[in-house]
Amino acid sequence: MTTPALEVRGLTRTYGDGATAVTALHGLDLGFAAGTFTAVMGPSGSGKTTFLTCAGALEAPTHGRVVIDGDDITDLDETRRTRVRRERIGFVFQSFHLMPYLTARQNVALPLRLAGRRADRRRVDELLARVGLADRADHLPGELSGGQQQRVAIARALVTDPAVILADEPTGALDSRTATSVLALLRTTVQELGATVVMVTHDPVAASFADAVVFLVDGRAAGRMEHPSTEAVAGQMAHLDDLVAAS
Ligand SMILES: Nc1ncnc2c1ncn2[C@@H]1O[C@H](COP(=O)(O)OP(=O)(O)OP(=O)(O)O)[C@@H](O)[C@H]1O
Repeated sequence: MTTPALEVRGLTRTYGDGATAVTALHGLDLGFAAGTFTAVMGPSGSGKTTFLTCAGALEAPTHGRVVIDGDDITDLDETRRTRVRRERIGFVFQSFHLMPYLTARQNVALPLRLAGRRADRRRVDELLARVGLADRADHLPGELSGGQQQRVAIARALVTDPAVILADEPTGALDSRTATSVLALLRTTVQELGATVVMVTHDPVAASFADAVVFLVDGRAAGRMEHPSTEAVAGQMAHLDDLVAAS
C-alpha cells in the first residue's frame, strides 16, 4: 500500500468545555491517496470546516492524529506546524486570500519566499501559464476577475509542490461558468501534475469533478461515493439532510 497524502485517525475536536462543549468531530478516520481529487460534503454543522482546519494544521485536534505524506504532524510545536503549512500543504479559499499589493507573479512566488527558498521565476511563470494567466503575471489581484484570482491562488497552492491541496469552497464566490473552468483546472492539476486535492463543498456540481466524495454527518464519516455524478451527490445530500432533520 502506498502512503496516503493525507490521513486523519481518530480525529476528535471539541470546542469549549462543560455544559456548552460542542464536539465537532467524533473520532474521524479518513485517508486520501496521492494523486486523487476528493470532495468532502455534509449538512451544515457536520464538521467539514473543522476537518479542514485540523488537517491543514491551522488548529490542533483534541484527540487523534493528522498524518501528511507519512509524517505525523499532530504534536509539532507552532514553529514546525507553520513550516508544514507553508511547505507541505497548499490552501485554496473561497475568498482567494491574495495579497492585494503583490502582482500575480509575486503572489505565486510568496510561499517560496516565506519558506526561505529561491523564487524560481521560470517555475512561477510555468504555473501561471498552466492556469491560463501567462499574460496577467504583472497584474494586481484588483485588476483580475474572480476566476482569474482563484487561478492565481491555485498556482500559489501548487508552487511548493505540496503533499496535499486543501480547498474550502473554492468556487463559492464564482458564477457557475467561471466555477466550472476553475473546477476543470483543479481536475487537470490532479491528472497532469499528480497533485492531491481535498475540497470541501456544498455544491453537487463541484463534487462531480472529484474522483470520490466523502460524506460527513455529525462529525463522523457517513459514506463514500466513487465517480460521483451531480444527481447522485444531490440525492445523497438530500437523504443526509433528512436524516439530520429527523434526529
Ligand atoms: N470555534 C468554534 N467554537 C465553538 N463551536 C464551533 C467552533 N467552530 C465550529 N463549531 C461547531 O462545530 C460544529 C461543526 O462546525 P463546522 O464549521 O466544522 O461545520 P461545517 O460542516 O463546516 O458547517 P457549514 O457547512 O455550515 O460551514 C458546529 O456545531 C459548530 O457550531
